[in-house]
Amino acid sequence: MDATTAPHHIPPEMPQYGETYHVFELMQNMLEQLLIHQPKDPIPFMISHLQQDNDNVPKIVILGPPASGKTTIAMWLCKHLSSNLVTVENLIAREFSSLAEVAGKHYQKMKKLSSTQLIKLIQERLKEGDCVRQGWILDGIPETREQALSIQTLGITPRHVIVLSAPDTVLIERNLGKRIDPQTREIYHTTFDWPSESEIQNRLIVPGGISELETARKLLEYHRNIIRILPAYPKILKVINADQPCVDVFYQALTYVQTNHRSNAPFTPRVLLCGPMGSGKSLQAALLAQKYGLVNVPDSIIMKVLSQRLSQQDSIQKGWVLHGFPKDLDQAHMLNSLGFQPNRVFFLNVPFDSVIERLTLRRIDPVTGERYHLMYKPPPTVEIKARLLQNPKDTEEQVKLKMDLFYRNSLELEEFYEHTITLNADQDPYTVFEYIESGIINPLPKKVP
Ligand SMILES: Nc1ncnc2c1ncn2[C@@H]1O[C@H](COP(=O)(O)OP(=O)(O)OP(=O)(O)O)[C@@H](O)[C@H]1O
Ligand SMILES: Nc1nc2c(ncn2[C@@H]2O[C@H](COP(=O)(O)OP(=O)(O)O)[C@@H](O)[C@H]2O)c(=O)[nH]1
Repeated sequence: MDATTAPHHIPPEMPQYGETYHVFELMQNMLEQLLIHQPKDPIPFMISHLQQDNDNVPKIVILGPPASGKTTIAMWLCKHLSSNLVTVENLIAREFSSLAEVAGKHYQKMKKLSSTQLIKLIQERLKEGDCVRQGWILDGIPETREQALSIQTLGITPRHVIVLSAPDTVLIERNLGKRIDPQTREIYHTTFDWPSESEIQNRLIVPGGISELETARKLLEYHRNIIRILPAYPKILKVINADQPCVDVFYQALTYVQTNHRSNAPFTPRVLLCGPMGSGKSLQAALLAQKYGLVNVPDSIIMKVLSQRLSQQDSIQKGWVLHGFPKDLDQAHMLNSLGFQPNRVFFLNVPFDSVIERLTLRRIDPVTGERYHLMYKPPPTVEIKARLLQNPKDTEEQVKLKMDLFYRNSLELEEFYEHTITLNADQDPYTVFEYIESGIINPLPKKVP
């Protein structure tokens, strides 16, 4: 095949670079903003967008019925993420904003803002430096579907939307105990969240609008609107049960906002399956290769051949699954030095006894070459059973030797690879496969500090 007809050689570093620097997501976010804002001159717009570098700052919307804990959770998230809380109250209280001044007067009279006023205030606020640099958390905004769509049209797109949910009866009861610190605007509760300092206790005030009747009215309005708002956020929504302790709600919310959504960036899996012999690496590798067309790279291939195999077009375009190699830190370093970084590393955990059971009962029929397992796949006839042979490496003594070696090396391997996923491989192969599949398809979770 001459050079003109040879398939284009994609160097392995190319897709790895794209993944490492999230190039696809970077371009996708910039294109989204370009199409929304349609600047007369796209070049300076793109330069300033890229210089802002704020694709990954918090952009969170927290919705929920009255007394569900939106403001409580939003405040805690803001503190933890050093981001900016945006509520109707603090929007109209902003100084040096004529918009806020006019809206504040309107709010005093009508006890609520028009959608136009609210959207303009949000647009003005989210353009301010602190929101650009540190992100924002909208508390109870948008209130209607129209507001949700108007905000999106302005290019204000949240990355995570949390919807708190709890039975109306719980919320009506809960709201009665709501108290506010007029100095810090912190929220407390007579039963669930009472301040320890007596100085704060003494200055707490009972906020307006928390009577049973008023909460019931707000609940009716919320239920009418929320079912029309949710379809505006199809893939970035998480409903959290708010009828549980605040701290539990908070940690579920924090974990969610720290996960990356599956982006539609082209993703080439480079999978490494680690585990003791008999943990199912070969079987899982075969299933992954079969379902996703990954190149199945058994551990018998040595480094040189391995390097050639992982550099071939199918490995680069389809990805690969490596199992049983690297077995130790030196081999892991060698693999890295050749420029092959796995982007998913799984450790298949199986109790020692299960490994012994899986391996020492394996047999092979010397006549047909068929593989049997005295427990899971017994030979069909006494005659075949009589002639079965056991591989010398499957004797209990050999297996124990290899297990010791594996456990000695696996800790170093787990430390070597930054994100490893450990799973219980002592169950049926297809359940194990589903765990591995989901670990490959979903973005790796960020570690909660
Ligand atoms: N998970 C929870 N369990 C018990 N009490 C809670 C919980 N979350 C919040 N609270 C208490 O319920 C009351 C209402 O909380 P918060 O003001 O945060 O709710 P909200 O959704 O912002 O309400 P609203 O929309 O009416 O402003 C407060 O007294 C708060 O301390
Ligand atoms: N019960 C069970 N047996 C498995 C599983 N995966 C593999 N096995 C069996 O365990 C033995 C070793 O599997 P293999 O994939 O070769 O393990 P490896 O040494 O880690 O590559 C084989 O007899 C498999 O049929 C599993 O998930 N569950």
